[in-house]
Amino acid sequence: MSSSPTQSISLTRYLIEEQRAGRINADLRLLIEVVARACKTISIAVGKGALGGVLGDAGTPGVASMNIQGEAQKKLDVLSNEILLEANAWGGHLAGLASEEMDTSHPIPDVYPRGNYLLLFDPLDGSSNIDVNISVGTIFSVLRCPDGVTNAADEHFLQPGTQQVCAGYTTYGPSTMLVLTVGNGTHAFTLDREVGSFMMTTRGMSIPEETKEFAVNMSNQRFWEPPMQRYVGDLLSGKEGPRGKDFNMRWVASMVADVHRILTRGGIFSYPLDSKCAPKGGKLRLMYEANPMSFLVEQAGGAASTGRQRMMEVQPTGLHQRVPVFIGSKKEVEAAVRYHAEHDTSHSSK
Ligand SMILES: O=P(O)(O)OC[C@H]1O[C@](O)(COP(=O)(O)O)[C@@H](O)[C@@H]1O
Ligand SMILES: [Mg+2]
Ligand SMILES: [Mg+2]
Repeated sequence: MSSSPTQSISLTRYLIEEQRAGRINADLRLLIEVVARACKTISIAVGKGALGGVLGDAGTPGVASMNIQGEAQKKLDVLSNEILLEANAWGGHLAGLASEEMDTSHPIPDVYPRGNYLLLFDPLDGSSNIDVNISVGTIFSVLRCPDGVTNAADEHFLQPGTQQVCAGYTTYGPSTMLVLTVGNGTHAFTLDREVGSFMMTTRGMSIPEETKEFAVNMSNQRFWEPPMQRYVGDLLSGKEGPRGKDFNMRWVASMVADVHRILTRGGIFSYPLDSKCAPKGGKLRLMYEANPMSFLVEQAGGAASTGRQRMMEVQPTGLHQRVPVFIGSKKEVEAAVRYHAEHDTSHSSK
């Protein structure tokens, strides 16, 4: 196989280039390398499936182990969380970390040197797909620890997405891929299992502004707000309808897989507010799902919104805060936002 120039670039070499260019420092480079190595370990566990005894629910038979989200944890949720914790706790590049699977943020023990970064992660995304061998992933976001703070606590993580210095995800699918941004475009790396290295396979991912593909869990339709009903109704009306073109639908139910498809060929992914999840503010989490995906998508020329506000400008109020999500091709996200604005304007006067 002739290796194109891109493929000869390993993740390590790419990070050294970014450091030489002054866009990242040694601590952030180390942090990314440590997270990438942890994801390789998770990839091996995921790849083993039933042979590795990692499928199924955590907890004991009949007694599910629940996380702060009120969701039953899968064995791989717990194992992936442990792998990321163990890999990062001693590194000297962090002041604290937080995870979907942990109630509160995890301070770095006094015995270890501390760094200036805060790491947030969804250790295993797409948990409902684990036992059925469909792509799952890990999502992560990096923030700076506020100056003068040595013992990071939950409130120090509550920074808007615009403050992220790095974001990424790995997908554990037919191949294991790492998609990363440090604020200089979004790039994809594929794990070369023989060598054990992530090799760059796409430099500068670019999302087409227009799309004919949408992803949403249609089974929630009757619970959606009116603007969302109208927006999707018009998509489904196709070229005979106000949008004047036919749209196709996809829904993997693993955010990493749906967003990876969009970063690769365009589309829009949405998990809107519905009357079921409204009391919680939405289904997906701002800090370790929506914000990192928004940074990656915006760096690839796409857009991300709550439907009413640019995602990365949302001021967080809680570590596990949930938000409505519209993310993907710029013009299509703008269209979804327009439907919400038109509704809110016409209803505000009433
Ligand atoms: O089950 P639904 O309603 O289709 O929701 C699927 C969504 O839930 C998630 O699985 C939530 O993430 P976790 O698996 O990390 O809890 C997303 O990956 C996915 O987009
Ligand atoms: Mg998730
Ligand atoms: Mg998860």
